[in-house]
Amino acid sequence: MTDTIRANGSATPASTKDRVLIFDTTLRDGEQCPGATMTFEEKLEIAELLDTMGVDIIEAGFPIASEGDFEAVSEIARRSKRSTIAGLARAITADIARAGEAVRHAGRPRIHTFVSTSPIHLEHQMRKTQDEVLEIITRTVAQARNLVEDVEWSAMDATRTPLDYLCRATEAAIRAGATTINLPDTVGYATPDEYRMMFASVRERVPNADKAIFSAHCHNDLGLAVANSLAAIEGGARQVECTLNGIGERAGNAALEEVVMALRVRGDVLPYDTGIDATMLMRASKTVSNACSFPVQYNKAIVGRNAFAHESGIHQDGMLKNQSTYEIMTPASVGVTKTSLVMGKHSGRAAFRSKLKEMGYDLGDNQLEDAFTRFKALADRKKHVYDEDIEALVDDNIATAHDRVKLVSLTVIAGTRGPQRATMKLDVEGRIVTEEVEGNGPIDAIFNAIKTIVPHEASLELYDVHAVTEGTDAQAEVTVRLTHEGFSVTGRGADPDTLVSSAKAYLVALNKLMAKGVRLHAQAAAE
Ligand SMILES: CC(=O)SCCNC(=O)CCNC(=O)[C@H](O)C(C)(C)COP(=O)(O)OP(=O)(O)OC[C@H]1O[C@@H](n2cnc3c(N)ncnc32)[C@H](O)[C@@H]1OP(=O)(O)O
Ligand SMILES: CC(C)C(=O)C(=O)O
Repeated sequence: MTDTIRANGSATPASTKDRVLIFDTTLRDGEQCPGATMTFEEKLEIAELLDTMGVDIIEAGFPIASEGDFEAVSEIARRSKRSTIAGLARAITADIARAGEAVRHAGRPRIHTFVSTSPIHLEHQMRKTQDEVLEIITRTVAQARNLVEDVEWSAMDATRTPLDYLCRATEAAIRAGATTINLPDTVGYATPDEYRMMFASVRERVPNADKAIFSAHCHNDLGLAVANSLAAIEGGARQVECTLNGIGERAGNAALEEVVMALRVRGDVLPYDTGIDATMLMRASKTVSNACSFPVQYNKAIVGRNAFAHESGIHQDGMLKNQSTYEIMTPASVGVTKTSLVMGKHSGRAAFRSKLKEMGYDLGDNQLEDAFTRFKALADRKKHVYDEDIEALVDDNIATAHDRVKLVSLTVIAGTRGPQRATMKLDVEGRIVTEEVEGNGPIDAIFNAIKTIVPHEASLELYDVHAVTEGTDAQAEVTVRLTHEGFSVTGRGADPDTLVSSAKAYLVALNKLMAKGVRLHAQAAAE
């Protein structure tokens, strides 16, 4: 039966694909990344999430490392429901005993023991010969196997180990009882082809290879961790070791969410299943990020905040027509609420119109065109254009559509050496009038200039400024209330320049007064 994977990432239910086990080491290798230490409670919370989302093996810690690690591994083992719980141990009797003690409470306990196999490590770190290490492997794997049925053995620095010796070490580990053989790219050195070939060769050359499951564990020093993990699967690995958000020693490990979604989305060329409920990925990523105070980079695949955000007009237009134009999986398939079309300088009319509709505005073609021009001008000056910015400029736009007095330009000289001076150019019903006026402060100068061009007796009841959006380039929204002859009107103006928004707000209020038929000198001036 052919199993299909749809582009939105959902697998057909009856799968006949090979199963790849997901071994999560967020709590062990992940915690090894500088600054990522997690508390006991945070580890329990993460382990519970991993168990619920279908992680096959949770490496809960390195029990000999500290009393805290031992306690965390023991408690996670006690609370585990479906997942196998692994504890890491060096090829040292005391480490293995401690790991065995910590995981024994689990329904499915595993001891994961490791030793170096590469010449560099043997010479400089272990200071042992190859034969001595072979003897250590046989002894320590057997010790672990006496404690638990499920023993994983890792050849630390496998990718810098001569193939012959790697095969001999693997054979010895399986003979001593290892049920999983992990061949890590400890220093992130391998390329995908090399890593795939290494698995294929070891599995072919080691006589008892079929007695163990082979596992990949990749570091990201060259940014190849996920690619190498997928290559390992093609070489015969059926367990992938990874971490949420790809955290881990140095540049980190293969990211669980990327491995899982690569297998899900590209099932056509990688026909393998995992047991992961991918809709929990976003939540799990956030939990880990919060626990270790490690922000997720914006453009991180799958769980970065831009992973389902589109800013450019052409992409947004495509997305509005059909999501498959620019998304290879749905946000829902990884637990992200929705795609976002971010309004910015690269956005086009299609997205702008859709955004306005979503915000409840129904503008005619001319108004829309006008608002779009102003939006582009704003987006050129401002890094983030929020909904509130758009709201402010559209309100401003609607209000000014029938204005009799319009702002043409404004220049203000302000600073410590007063008096402040405003040079204002207004379009008064088609007539351009310019005045340069002083004031007690820049706002006073601006309002005096308006009064000079459009004489009136309305009094200023309220002047209020607030930032509509965040940052030093935030839109300033100014509210002005004018009263005259019992009429009270409010005008709002928005602009990144507070002085310009003040002038706009005043003029909106003044135009409203005129629209109400209030007799101002302005009408006389304009006539
Ligand atoms: C590739 C990896 O991610 S491996 C896991 C790395 N993770 C960690 O190291 C985190 C936890 N580690 C620790 O808390 C400490 O390093 C401990 C408790 C394990 C050991 O602490 P110490 O006894 O003080 O040793 P220290 O860390 O200084 O040195 C490591 C020792 O282990 C030896 N060693 C390293 N790996 C192995 C191994 N797989 N099997 C046996 N011995 C090993 C080293 O040769 C060195 O031995 P030496 O002191 O005789 O030279
Ligand atoms: C302990 C082993 C699996 C490891 O973390 C590595 O080699 O990177």
